[in-house]
Amino acid sequence: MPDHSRAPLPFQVDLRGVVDLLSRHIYSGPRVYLRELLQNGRDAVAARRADDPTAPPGRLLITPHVPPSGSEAGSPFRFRDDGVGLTRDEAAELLATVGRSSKRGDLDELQRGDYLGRFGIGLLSCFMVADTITVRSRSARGGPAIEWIGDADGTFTIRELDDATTAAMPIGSEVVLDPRIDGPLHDGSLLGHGTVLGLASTFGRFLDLDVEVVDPSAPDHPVRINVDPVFRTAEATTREALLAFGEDLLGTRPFDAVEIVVPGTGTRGTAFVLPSPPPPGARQASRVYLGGMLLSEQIDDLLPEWAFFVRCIVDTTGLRPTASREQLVQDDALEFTREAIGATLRRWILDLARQRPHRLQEFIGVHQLGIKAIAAHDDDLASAVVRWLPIETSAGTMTIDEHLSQTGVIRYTASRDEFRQIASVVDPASPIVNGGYVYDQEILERLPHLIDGVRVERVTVADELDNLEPPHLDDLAATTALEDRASRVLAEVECRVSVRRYRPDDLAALYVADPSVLRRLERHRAASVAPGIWSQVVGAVDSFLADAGPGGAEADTAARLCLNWNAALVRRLATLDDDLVFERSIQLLYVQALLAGHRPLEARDRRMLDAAMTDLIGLSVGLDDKELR
Ligand SMILES: Nc1ncnc2c1ncn2[C@@H]1O[C@H](COP(=O)(O)OP(=O)(O)OP(=O)(O)O)[C@@H](O)[C@H]1O
Repeated sequence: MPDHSRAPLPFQVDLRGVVDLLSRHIYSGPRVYLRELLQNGRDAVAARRADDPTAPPGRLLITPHVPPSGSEAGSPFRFRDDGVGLTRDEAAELLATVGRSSKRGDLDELQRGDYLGRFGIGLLSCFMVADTITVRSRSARGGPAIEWIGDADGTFTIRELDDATTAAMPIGSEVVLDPRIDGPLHDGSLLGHGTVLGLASTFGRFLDLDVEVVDPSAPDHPVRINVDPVFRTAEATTREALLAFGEDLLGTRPFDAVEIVVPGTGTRGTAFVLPSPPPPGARQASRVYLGGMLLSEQIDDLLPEWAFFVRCIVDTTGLRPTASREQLVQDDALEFTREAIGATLRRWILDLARQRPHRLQEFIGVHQLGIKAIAAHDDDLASAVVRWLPIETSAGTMTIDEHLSQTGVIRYTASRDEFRQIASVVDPASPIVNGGYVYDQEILERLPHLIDGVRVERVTVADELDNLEPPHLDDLAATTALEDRASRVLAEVECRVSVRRYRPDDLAALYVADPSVLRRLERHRAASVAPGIWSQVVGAVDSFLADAGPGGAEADTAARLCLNWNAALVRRLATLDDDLVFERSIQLLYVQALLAGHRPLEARDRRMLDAAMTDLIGLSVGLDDKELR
């Protein structure tokens, strides 16, 4: 026997619970009630015009709430549209069914793209500011006017109005709200004139129908809040008006304004190029309007990641909002739009390179990181802009073009650390480039494909310091003694001392910590003590060990202070009797070499620096050894 007692029952909806869910978890706050009303009014006008293209272009009239004062009675908030209106059946079905919408195409034949609403929850947002919602409406499709009253407790009433009242009512709907003044979210001022005017302007000033707000002090002269969306109609706008709009948006005059048109998703707008680099980690806040109505000022996924040099403002009909109506749904349409905007920005940069190279140079000066990020992956763009990109070289910062005018070979280090170590000893006739900044190495390595006749070579500390020659055999005794004596001074900081000859002559000391350079130092040392054929044998054995990898020739990998035997100061130190002066001078050379190599000073290095400076000052003012120690 079938069990008839198990016939399906409809879900019950606790309206207060739903409103609580909306206000706390979906909407950003009660102020969105006005956005939802604007949207319903605008959609109702669109629906009426879809039925009857000769219908009026549409007008939304908002009369803010006036609180009672003294003996004067107050008046409720009213929102009027001259849209399609609602019949009794439509009101009963659409207004009181949570999740029911006439705009998804499941209830009538109209195209979804014409409407902003779709979820069937918008009207409920009015319960965040009022306990009852009254809708009086006269349908353009005929029949008596109706009055629907919904209560926050989850009940509603509906009645048809008599013929005289119907005849006196214009086609369209009026929503009436009495402010709710109890509870944490409620404040009559949300429906008052100041707030209403501000909200209507924030959300609806670019809507394509008149939006008017009544000022209670001049009720017969409602204020029209619409503003021309200059950002959306770039070709019909003067450039000056567009830049002035951008200045208003950014708080500073934009560097340029780039027109955005993505017909596939009905998206139009402007990307304003920022006149200064955005703070690191700043979000890409785009402002997005949906059919002229503000969706959000903080959309962060409309632009490609690299496009942090613009602030975008667009109006769209083809991108879909999430239920909160404050974000965009991550779908193919959004990805398509993002790619199209990226292509537009690339084209703008390429045009700048072709038509206004000086302006491009200025732009790169401001946004070099953004440009390098694109150039690192994009050959077309890279070949257009690469010459103007700034690079750091051992002869100063310059553009790639300036550097190439001095040399056809670009020699670069892969890290900043290596660059700093090499820059002080490099031959000025053949400067090196610091490839250690973000994207620089990728861009430098692609230069031969981008510019004809350019060669690129990576250099390492080991290659550059290969010209560290051992002292002549005649000086061996003096330099070995100097090495031993100075190494004892630096034992406390675990640094050994080697003496070599290198350029420039006035550079007295170099700090070396690179293992491959340390190996070479060892090799030279062996070569200098083993003359003739033995030096070749030792060299061969050494390079064999070096090739053997870790643990091979790395018997001694302590950091090294490499003193320059070409420097007069170092030769003088080798003959110095005064132990205190010797000690302090070596210590200072050590710290100086650390600083020149941009190495951090550890606590023990700083202690050494303090003591050495104090003593050298003492010595120079005539204190003797005893007074100092
Ligand atoms: N001013 C109005 N004139 C005519 N019909 C209206 C009006 N306001 C609401 N409606 C009808 O009531 C339905 C429900 O409205 P509601 O605001 O709850 O949802 P929606 O606008 O469809 O979707 P969303 O939740 O995305 O705003 C609408 O689909 C529409 O058919």
